[in-house]
Amino acid sequence: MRVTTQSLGWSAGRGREAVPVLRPLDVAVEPGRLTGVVGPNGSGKTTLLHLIAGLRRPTQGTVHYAEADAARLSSRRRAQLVALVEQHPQTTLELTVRQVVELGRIPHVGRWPGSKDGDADAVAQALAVASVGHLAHRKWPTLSGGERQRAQLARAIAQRPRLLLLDEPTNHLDLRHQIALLQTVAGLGVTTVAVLHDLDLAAAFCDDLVVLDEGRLVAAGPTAQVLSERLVAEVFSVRARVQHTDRLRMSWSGLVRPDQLEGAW
Ligand SMILES: Nc1ncnc2c1ncn2[C@@H]1O[C@H](COP(=O)(O)OP(=O)(O)OP(=O)(O)O)[C@@H](O)[C@H]1O
Repeated sequence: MRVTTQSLGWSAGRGREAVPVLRPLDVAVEPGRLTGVVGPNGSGKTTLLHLIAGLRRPTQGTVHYAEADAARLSSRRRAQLVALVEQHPQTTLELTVRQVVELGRIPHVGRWPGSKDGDADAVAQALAVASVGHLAHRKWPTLSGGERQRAQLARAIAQRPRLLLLDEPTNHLDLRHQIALLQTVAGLGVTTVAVLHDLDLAAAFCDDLVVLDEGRLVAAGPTAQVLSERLVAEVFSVRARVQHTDRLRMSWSGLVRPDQLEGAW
């Protein structure tokens, strides 16, 4: 599902007190591709993700899922189309992992007569794809941070969304699981937008990037075109090497002072 924003913006507070958090931006998320949203802390990444998810109402502009204005969809329809994995998934309930993953089927309950088998298949497949099948009977509070992260991804996969939104999905994960998770997500073929902090992982796995800085869109497009040494220096104040080898690689070597930016590229 293609997702577009038109002059989408959000400000905190109202009237004269309003503080712009996300300046109006137009982005297009292409169907079936993994789009990374990157930028320094506080640049507006989570705000953009929440606006796309419909969790936050834009103070200006619109979001379209394919041809449909997202603001006009019922919350049930939106839940059928969009799955969001939050940065700090919390639940105090004593649910098992399987029960958490089954929550992903709620938007579809009653859609098809006798859909129970389909639900069971979706849950089983999601547990396997997110590598949490062995944890299916474990109670949520007993899980580690990384196990919770993967279980939440399984819940989102079980939802069979047309748009998957992930806020720092590699948080808490060891390197093997970071790579495995992004490989899994990239292989789903579902339109996905993921907020990522690790530029090397973004370089390796994202088809496209959206780069934000201080609430502004700095660049958007195919990763190999967007991710340059100059961009990393200007947006992140980090000296980096970007290599186009078997895969796109980004490695950093130190910080860049503002006075070093001028004329460096
Ligand atoms: N409700 C709010 N009221 C005031 N300011 C807000 C509100 N929500 C977000 N902000 C501010 O907007 C900016 C962008 O926040 P956002 O969480 O979108 O950034 P981010 O890029 O996801 O940051 P991080 O990388 O630290 O997670 C931050 O400076 C934040 O403090």
